[in-house]
Amino acid sequence: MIEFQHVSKKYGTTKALADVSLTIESGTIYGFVGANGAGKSTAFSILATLIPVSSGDILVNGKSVTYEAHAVRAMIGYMPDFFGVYDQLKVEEYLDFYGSAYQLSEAVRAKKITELLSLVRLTEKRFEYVDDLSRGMKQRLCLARTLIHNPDILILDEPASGLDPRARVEMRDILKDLKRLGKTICISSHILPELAEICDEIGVLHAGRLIASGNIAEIEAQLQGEKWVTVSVVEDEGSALAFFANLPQVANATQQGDAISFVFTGDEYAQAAVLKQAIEAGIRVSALEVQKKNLEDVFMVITKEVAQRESQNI
Ligand SMILES: Nc1ncnc2c1ncn2[C@@H]1O[C@H](COP(=O)(O)OP(=O)(O)OP(=O)(O)O)[C@@H](O)[C@H]1O
Repeated sequence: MIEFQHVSKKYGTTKALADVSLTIESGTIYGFVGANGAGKSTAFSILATLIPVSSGDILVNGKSVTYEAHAVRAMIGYMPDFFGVYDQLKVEEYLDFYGSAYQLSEAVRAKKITELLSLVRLTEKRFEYVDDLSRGMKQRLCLARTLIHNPDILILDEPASGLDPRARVEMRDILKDLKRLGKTICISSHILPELAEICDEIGVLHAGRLIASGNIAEIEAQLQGEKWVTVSVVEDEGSALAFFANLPQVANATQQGDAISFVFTGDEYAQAAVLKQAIEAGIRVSALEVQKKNLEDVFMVITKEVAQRESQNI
């Protein structure tokens, strides 16, 4: 189990993480999602014991990243978002080098390399130069490297970034295999649907703060009552926007051309009542479109709302 306990991190005056608390259960896949600069890499670097917290702590199976870094390192495998591979080495030599760094015996290394290459679908590349691998293959080789000492916990910072769709699917399949092997996986991405498919839980980071966290099904269920509504009007869009924006069931009302869009909370009857009210108020509605929100929409809405509140200093 991984427990973030009020973790904050400052770089000078930049608050990269602000009071982040969350729990990741063993054997689950937890996804950190957030835009560029949200704090994902900072959270992972702290978890990987590479940089210190400013305050708070992270416990990995009860061990503190601050006070018991060695014990934590033995339990984790960390794949950074940018990594170098030693181009002049062959795939086998590359993994062998890391195995030696972990002081594995030659026999153990040989067995481990065979196992890992099979897991990351690179068996047939064993004797090729790392330099000759595609980006996706290099990414998978790096993943194999993080597994060489058989860690229980994997910290993967944007493992699918820069990969083409096929390579992304391969990476996803490998992560599912790793989960079946009982690994706990922390993964980050700025692409929410990519995480939604494989993660048991996700956390949305925005400007260093954890603004939503939980089981994907739960988060989706919370959204069931909410939908995107777009109302097209034939004239006086300004009054129409003001009318809808003032309704208690409406949030985030915006206007673009003749279309007023907003998030609506309520069932079909509530929708019908609002439409009737609008028409009675003299708004000339020409069309109405309703869309259920998906996770990607939620991510956009949550991060936009937080950004708006911050710019207004609320
Ligand atoms: N070494 C550093 N020195 C100063 N500021 C930093 C440093 N590393 C990160 N930051 C700042 O901290 C904030 C969080 O950065 P971080 O790299 O953790 O975000 P991220 O979510 O991983 O973004 P990305 O997806 O772009 O990697 C940003 O404002 C960033 O500019």
